[in-house]
Amino acid sequence: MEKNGERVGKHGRISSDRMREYLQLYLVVGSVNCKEDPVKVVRKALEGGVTLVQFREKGPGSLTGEARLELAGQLRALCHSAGALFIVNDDVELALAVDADGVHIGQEDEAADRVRARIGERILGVSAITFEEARSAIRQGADYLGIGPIYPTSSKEDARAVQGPQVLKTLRAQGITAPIVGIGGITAARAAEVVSAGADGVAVISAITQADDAQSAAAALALKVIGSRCDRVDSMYE
Ligand SMILES: Cc1ncc(COP(=O)(O)OP(=O)(O)O)c(N)n1
Ligand SMILES: Cc1ncsc1CCOP(=O)(O)O
Ligand SMILES: [Mg+2]
Repeated sequence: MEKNGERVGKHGRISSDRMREYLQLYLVVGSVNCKEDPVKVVRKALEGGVTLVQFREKGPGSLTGEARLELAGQLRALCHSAGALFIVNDDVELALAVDADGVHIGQEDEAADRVRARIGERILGVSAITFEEARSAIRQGADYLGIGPIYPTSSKEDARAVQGPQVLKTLRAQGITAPIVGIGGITAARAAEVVSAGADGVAVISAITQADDAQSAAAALALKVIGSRCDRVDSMYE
């Protein structure tokens, strides 16, 4: 995407500072998560302040083939016209086919170093919980870490054990300085706690896709994240 005339991934790896900015309000979305047309949901969410969209088209009833490719292309175009990043979950081939800004993978997916080799300088996000997973992901070329589930979630059947915000404090205390987004059961009421614990932003599915109004749901989350990032900076000068 273009930001100050610079396309992510075409001029070297994204810096950690820019990555942290884009992680502030991270929407994970697939057609099965949406009560209405996913294009409409994502458009409203971007209007509300979403900074990064992950296309996670998986599970029963999800789109395949041409329909999947077409939706990915539409969402990528929407994100870029709003100044947001577009990342594909799990599927490196799809990410390359639609010229996405990056890929997100977990501990059960293709190895991070292999994905890094396939995607060049595009963004690589890796899910982690433990210090070893986090350190190994960074060594293998991750640009950010997705940490969770922080709270109970009904959006991922095979989610790992609920970690609580403490996992973020622990990783930071152990010296993990990489950009981090918290995920799993995060709502506007919980967003500040996640950022205060050490995340640079919050990733959500249901808090936006299941809301009656995706734009105001995104705006409420954005407000909480920005507020608590400011509080964190203020406390550094106290
Ligand atoms: C931002 C973010 N963090 C974690 C995940 C989970 O990834 P993974 O463990 O690979 O599970 P699936 O999403 O592939 O089912 C994520 N998608 N995004
Ligand atoms: C993809 C994923 N990875 C860990 S929890 C989760 C689901 C998050 O969804 P929700 O925000 O609805 O809890
Ligand atoms: Mg995965």
